[in-house]
Amino acid sequence: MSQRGRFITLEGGEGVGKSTNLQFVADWLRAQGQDVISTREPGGTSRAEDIRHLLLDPVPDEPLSVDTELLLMFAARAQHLAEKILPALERGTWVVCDRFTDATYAYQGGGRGIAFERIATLEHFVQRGLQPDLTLLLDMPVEAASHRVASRLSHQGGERDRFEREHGEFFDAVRNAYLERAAQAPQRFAVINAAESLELVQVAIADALAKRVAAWP
Ligand SMILES: Nc1ncnc2c1ncn2[C@@H]1O[C@H](COP(=O)(O)OP(=O)(O)OP(=O)(O)O)[C@@H](O)[C@H]1O
Ligand SMILES: Cc1cn([C@H]2C[C@H](O)[C@@H](COP(=O)(O)O)O2)c(=O)[nH]c1=O
Repeated sequence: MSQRGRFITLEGGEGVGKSTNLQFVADWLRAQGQDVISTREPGGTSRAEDIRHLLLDPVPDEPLSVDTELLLMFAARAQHLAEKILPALERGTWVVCDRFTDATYAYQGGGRGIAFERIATLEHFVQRGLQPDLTLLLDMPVEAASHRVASRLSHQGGERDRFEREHGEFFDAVRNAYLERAAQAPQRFAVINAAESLELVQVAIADALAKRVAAWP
């Protein structure tokens, strides 16, 4: 697959600061002269955002099966790749994405208990070898991150989505799966201590970007 732009993802559990830092990463890259778009998963295109709604909407008396959840994640991803991510990379634009397939391994694998091999089958089918060039994993203890989510909800309003209604054990399993993936691919991942102040988190992100981006041809 020809790929001229670079693909950078932000990952981590709920409330660790991915959305807050997405713009920071995009701006840092623009300051280096790159053409950049930022996007998110599930979602990023009109049809994929429709699928996001199906995934996040809490309908308590109509549970989503774990396989349906997994397939919808990849359906949204297939649309996002075809319509937005691949065309951008092919024209030389860098793509910064709030969550991608590591989230599937963490949430549907670690959290829901789906075998990683089954996820890998769909990953190969949908992505045909495409992997992020760099993944910034924002990591912090689940309990502290849940306070941030609660504070955000109390200030901005809104209801907890279907995932935000999960329990602490689910999010511990998500965090462990993320850390396991980072340990397995240290050349792709940079693990950032997200429990620090925003200023220190952004120093660490800028440092990781400077080191990794400078090493790319
Ligand atoms: N380093 C930080 N220190 C303190 N508060 C922070 C920090 N980073 C982000 N926040 C705040 O924590 C809350 C959650 O941040 P944000 O929405 O960016 O997280 P997120 O990882 O995108 O969450 P979600 O996965 O739920 O969408 C926000 O209110 C944000 O302002
Ligand atoms: C890509 C992806 C996402 N999820 C979950 C993780 C979050 O709870 C929501 C997305 O909402 P947020 O605003 O980014 O927090 O979806 C998932 O379970 N699997 C995935 O592949």
